[in-house]
Amino acid sequence: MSPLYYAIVIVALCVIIYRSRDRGRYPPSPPKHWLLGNLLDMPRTVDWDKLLAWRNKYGGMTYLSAFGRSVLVLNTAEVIKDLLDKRAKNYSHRPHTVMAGELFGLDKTLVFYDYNDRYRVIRRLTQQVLSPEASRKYQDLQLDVIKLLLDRLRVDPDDFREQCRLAASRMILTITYGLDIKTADSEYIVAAQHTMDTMTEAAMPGAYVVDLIPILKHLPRWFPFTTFHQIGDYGRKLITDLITRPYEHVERCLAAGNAPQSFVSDLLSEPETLEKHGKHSEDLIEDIKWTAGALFAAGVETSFTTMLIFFLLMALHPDVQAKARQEIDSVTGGNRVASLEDRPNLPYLQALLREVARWHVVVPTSLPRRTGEDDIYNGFNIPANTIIVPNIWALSQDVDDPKCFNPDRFLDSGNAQNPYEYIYGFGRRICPGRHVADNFLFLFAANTLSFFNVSSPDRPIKGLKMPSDLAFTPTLVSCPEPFACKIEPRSAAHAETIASIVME
Ligand code: HEM
Repeated sequence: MSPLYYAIVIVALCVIIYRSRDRGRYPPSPPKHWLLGNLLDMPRTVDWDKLLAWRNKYGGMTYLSAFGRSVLVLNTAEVIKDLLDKRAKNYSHRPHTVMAGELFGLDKTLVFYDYNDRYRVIRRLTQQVLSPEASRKYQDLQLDVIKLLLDRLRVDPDDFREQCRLAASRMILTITYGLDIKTADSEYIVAAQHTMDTMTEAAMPGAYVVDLIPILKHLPRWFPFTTFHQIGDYGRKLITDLITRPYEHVERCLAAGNAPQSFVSDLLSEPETLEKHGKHSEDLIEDIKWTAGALFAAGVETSFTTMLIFFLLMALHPDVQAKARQEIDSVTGGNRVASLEDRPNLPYLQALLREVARWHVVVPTSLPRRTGEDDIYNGFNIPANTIIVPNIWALSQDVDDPKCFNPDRFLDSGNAQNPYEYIYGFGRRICPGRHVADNFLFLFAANTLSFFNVSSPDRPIKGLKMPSDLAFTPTLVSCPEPFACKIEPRSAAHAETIASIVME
């Protein structure tokens, strides 16, 4: 045998020994298949039991790897803080996804940008126009949307699911583009909804095999059993249409001098903003346009889902509902619309909303992140380009009797962690729409309870599930499956008040 042969054998042995030593230094992981590694464990949909089991079995971190790709699930508040807050620079990137990012074109939006200079500029501007103070300026718009919702619920309560979705869409479209409610309805909402469904599915890490094995994207379009090129083209067209039409509407209004206040008009008409970043920067204009679209994508489904969970829980817990209503009545007299100014006087309602947010977190695995560089944490290797999945679900279950719906746990005597510290994500990428969402959901909850009784029907309606059947979609934004719910004005006088306020 030649010396070269021996040299190759020795090098190969060294590599095997090094790699087997190295393997022990990664965070704990479920048993690996000899060929597929953890491919089958990779989160393609949300599996609540597995998320909890991993936390219980592996502690702070669960590490999955297959074909050179790695996913790290962060299971505790401490690990999340250490990595996403304290090491934010390395942990604030987003994964490069082939389907959602490259093929749909979403890697041009704030939500998908890596943590780079371009991201930081648009993020700063976004925070500016969605700050707590700025968000309060949208109260009147949000109240208009809520009043219309109350009226629609009065007229056609069985259609509550669609009406909640419309209300969330109207709210985001009016805030983002200053569209009046009717224009928002007629021109944009239906198309936008379809786009959202396609995008939500594509954004789930691992939902498409091409994201797990990116080299597949080079397969030719005619290759049998592959549809991702076609789905990509379709998604890209939907999204481009979605962001371009309302944006051009604002441009036309600005040119005519009659643009109402909105996210886009605030940014475009703010000379200082544009001047500071180079007035003619095409990039910045492009970023504003795509970020406006991203607000719709990120804000509608999450808000709508929370509204449904609220109705579901109110139908299941008449005692909690009655207590909250009594508190609201004591503040508003039960005959006027509640506003944000009433919030400090409604502590039970605030606790109730926290418990709604905790009881079924709507984004149970948050939006995934990506590491920019290799890291070592608590002695474990975390390679560059690892996809980071914050296990928000596990955090939400870290309370006494987590399945029990109990707003009291958030009153003074309780010691449960405030869910607003985790449901909106973490660190530098925390949800910038959280103040808008909080305000809207408060106005929604206070006013629906003020004017309606919510209850469970005696028997299934139109084949829909009963609220007690409780089923949720295992998707990035996890929504209750369609359920029946009785929503009735509290009295004839309440119905009249609703009809009169919507005419105002
Ligand atoms: C109940 C309502 C909502 C929930 C639970 C929610 C939750 C989240 C979560 C978990 C993230 C990921 C943060 C991270 O990576 O750490 C996020 C990001 C984001 N959310 Fe929300 N969100 C809600 C409403 C909204 C609304 C109303 C808007 C827009 C007005 C919005 C805009 C965004 C944007 C633009 C991002 C991406 C931020 C970035 O990557 O820098 N969200 N949201």
